[in-house]
Amino acid sequence: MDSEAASKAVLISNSEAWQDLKNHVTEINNTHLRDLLSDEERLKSFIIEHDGVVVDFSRQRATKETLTKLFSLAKEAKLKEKIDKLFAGDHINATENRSVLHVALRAPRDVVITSEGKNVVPDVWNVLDKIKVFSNKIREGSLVGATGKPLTDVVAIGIGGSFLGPLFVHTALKTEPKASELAKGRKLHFLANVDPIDVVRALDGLKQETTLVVVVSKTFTTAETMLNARTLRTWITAALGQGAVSKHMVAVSTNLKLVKDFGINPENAFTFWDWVGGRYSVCSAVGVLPLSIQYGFDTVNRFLQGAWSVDEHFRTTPFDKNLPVLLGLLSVWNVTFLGFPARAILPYCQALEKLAPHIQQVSMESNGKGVSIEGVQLPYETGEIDFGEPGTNGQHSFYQLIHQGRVIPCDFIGVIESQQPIYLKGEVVSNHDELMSNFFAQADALAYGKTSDELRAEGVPEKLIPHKTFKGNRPSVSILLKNVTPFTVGQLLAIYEHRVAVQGFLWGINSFDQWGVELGKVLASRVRAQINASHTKGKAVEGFNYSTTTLLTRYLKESIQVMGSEPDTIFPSHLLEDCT
Ligand SMILES: O=P(O)(O)OC[C@H]1O[C@H](O)[C@H](O)[C@@H](O)[C@@H]1O
Repeated sequence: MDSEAASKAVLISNSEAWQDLKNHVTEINNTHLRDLLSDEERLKSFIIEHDGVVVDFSRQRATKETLTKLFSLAKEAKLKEKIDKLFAGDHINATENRSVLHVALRAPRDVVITSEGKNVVPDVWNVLDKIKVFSNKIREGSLVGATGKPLTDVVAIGIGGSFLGPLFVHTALKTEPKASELAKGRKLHFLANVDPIDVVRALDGLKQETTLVVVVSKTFTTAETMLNARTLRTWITAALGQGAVSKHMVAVSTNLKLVKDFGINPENAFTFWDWVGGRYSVCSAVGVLPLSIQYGFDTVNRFLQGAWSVDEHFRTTPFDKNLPVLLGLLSVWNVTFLGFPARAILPYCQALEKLAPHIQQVSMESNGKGVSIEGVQLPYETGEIDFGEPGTNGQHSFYQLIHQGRVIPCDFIGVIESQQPIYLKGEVVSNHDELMSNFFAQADALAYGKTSDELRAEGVPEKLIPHKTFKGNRPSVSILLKNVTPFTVGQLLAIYEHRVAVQGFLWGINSFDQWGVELGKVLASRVRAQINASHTKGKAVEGFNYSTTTLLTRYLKESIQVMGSEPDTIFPSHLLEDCT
């Protein structure tokens, strides 16, 4: 951006609303959550519900006044207009000149959502209908492999957004009673890492003649995915011959030309569009194809409906009752104004164990930016450091730091009905109650803490009092779901997706590009070229700094001893045994 444009660009941090929030921080810093949690009037407006999802914001370090100030900031940031632009298909991904329309992926057939003047919903449904037909055929065994056997295993190859979302949803549905019944006799496997160890692990126990490989890549150029795709093509053809590719490999991509060039039958290609960002693509064929083969299309359609329920809520609900908006505003409050750069995602539900890794990409790739959407260097940090694990496991691992070390705002996610209830006669509570006791307890432990007076009253020795004191005043959000079903998984996904967008809209950044991942890819190409030149022509390492030259030379010297200087195909032989 030139200096004239830069001077015209008004950063949100120059606004009065921003300054007002900054001034408000001292007041909040002098308030303890113990006091905020005793203000009943405040509590009533801090628990919000939409379509069965209850979100409790009462343990946020915020008052009603804080919210009012955040709403003013939202106005200043033109949040409403930006949300409307998203749904209207405006090119809000300005650096790539694209619409951002993942909401169209879950829109009912009769809804109209346009990009460049064209209603995209019929295109979405054409692909969904094609997936329904295809997945039914695989599931009922009318579409079979090269030797006539049913395709009972699917290996989905993909990385980043072409992996994490589908893995999250698959993990969430695996033990859901109806979904698991529908998946009987089938297995879904993922291959993401280019590490050959991941290949061997993904193929463990699989036979080529009963395996369908789904290559998932928006661009169909991602180095890791394409090498894994070629590796699995070799695995298939070694057993079944070249002709088997068309029966054992299908693709999901926006780049149908490259899919064809790879040798996949274009009829077995399931497309999506450049207005679907990779990390927002689980509701496209990226997730819908493998998940429909595993669980049936109707199950996946309920997942889409759950997401759409939140999309509608997000688009139409006033901000003071709007779950993604409130969550997004409060995250900005925590990160930017209170100065808490991290956030822990803590589901008290094993089925949601892959929520944190998925949201890590959605959030950190979207909002980890250094300049405004106009290209102006930001005087404030954006994004947050997301991490998480299922709650009780985390309690025995990193919660110590959250209780007595740094302040890390937490998302506690609890579920009322377990997918798999267990109760042992004679036990005080059911196994799920035991889990949920922790969900309720942790949020209060963080908020209230424990004072030295309380410890003294319990007779704790004086020298241990500093060690056993909990200052409390540590913020969290509690999200309570009725159950974990395809529908509620869709709701949860959309809540997080829109929350991330709200944060980006407030910070004034482009949450929908990811230029920061490019540099590493370019440098990897140089290293790849060097390794090849050294292996095949004996070329010495050159053009790198001292550090890289030293380690790369060491690596090449020893790896050439393993592979030879003109390597032939190497494939773990046990993967090729007994394959037909
Ligand atoms: O789906 P693909 O084109 O293979 O891309 C896979 C991933 O590649 C890159 O690393 C991007 O940063 C991710 O956003 C993307 O999800």
